[in-house]
Amino acid sequence: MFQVLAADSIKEEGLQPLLEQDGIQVHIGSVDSTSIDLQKIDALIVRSATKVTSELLDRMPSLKIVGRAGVGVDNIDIAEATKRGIIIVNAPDGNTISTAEHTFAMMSALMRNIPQAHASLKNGEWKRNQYIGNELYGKNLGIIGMGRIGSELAKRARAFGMSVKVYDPFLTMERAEVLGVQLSSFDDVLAETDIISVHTPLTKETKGLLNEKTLSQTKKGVYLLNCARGGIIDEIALAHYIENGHVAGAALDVFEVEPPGDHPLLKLDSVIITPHLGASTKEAQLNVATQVAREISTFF
Ligand SMILES: NC(=O)c1ccc[n+]([C@@H]2O[C@H](COP(=O)([O-])OP(=O)(O)OC[C@H]3O[C@@H](n4cnc5c(N)ncnc54)[C@H](O)[C@@H]3O)[C@@H](O)[C@H]2O)c1
Ligand SMILES: O=C(O)CC[C@@H](O)C(=O)O
Repeated sequence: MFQVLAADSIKEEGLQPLLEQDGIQVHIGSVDSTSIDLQKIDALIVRSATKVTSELLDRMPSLKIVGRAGVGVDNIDIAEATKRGIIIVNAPDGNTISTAEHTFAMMSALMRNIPQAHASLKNGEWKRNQYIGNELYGKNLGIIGMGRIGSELAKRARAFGMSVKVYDPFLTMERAEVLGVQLSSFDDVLAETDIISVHTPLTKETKGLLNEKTLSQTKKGVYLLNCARGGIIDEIALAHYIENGHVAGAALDVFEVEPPGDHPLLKLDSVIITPHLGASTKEAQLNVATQVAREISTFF
């Protein structure tokens, strides 16, 4: 029997392609479940919580395939898995719309102080003057990483009357024209936009892309968004630029360490946060679970 472990609260409905196939047994649980014999697991499905490290791979000698129910594979030691002949598959587009919508919601909430005003009113206050915001209309949005999510964000921003400048070394001029965005250099996006949103994967090249030096090149009063991966914006540098008033505010869905614990950014009023919810919709979770389940059933 081919044994599959679905970890990280994978949406069970999406596992249908595996559940309906003879010869496959699906376990719902985690790599720490005492009732599951990791030694016998042939396929592992994860979201972002489980870290597929060489230590975990050591505990799973039968493992042949890892399915990442989502886009980012930075929680999987790909080099180590490849060395052991283990295949990695992901679900690249199942959560694109949800994450772009979440980013747009965070941008709107950030510009209109919605979380702060909500908390204040719930606290019995009525501070209309304290929560004067900014329109999105007419603002210049900078997008770093113009793949699936960046592109969907750009479409929504344009519909709201924003202009969009993008930096992506792999984006062609033709594609930028189709999307109605201005293809720019990294330095131009930093210097000329009012709001910057990062949508790259986390790699050696993108870790700390926005750091002490590059943040100093942004406009005074810039707003920053990270609904991609913790660490693309250096958290210590970001806290520093918010505290000194250069950065007006930030919206973060992701953190270098999740959960972030007692973190300096969480104490700043102009930082709004969600606990890695970009892909957390019923639709996206069904899509990504179904996509990886299909990949694994094909492999089987
Ligand atoms: N918050 C969430 O829940 C959530 C959900 C989905 C994805 N994500 C994250 O968002 C990331 C992007 O997802 P996607 O589906 O748009 O991926 P994608 O691969 O379609 O797009 C990434 C883009 O980044 C570009 N890029 C790579 N290196 C770059 C660099 N150094 N500078 C500028 N651009 C660079 C690529 O050319 C590509 O166009 C994922 O890797 C994942 O980490 C987060
Ligand atoms: O599983 C999740 O909810 C997060 C997914 C997201 O980080 C991704 O990279 O697709």
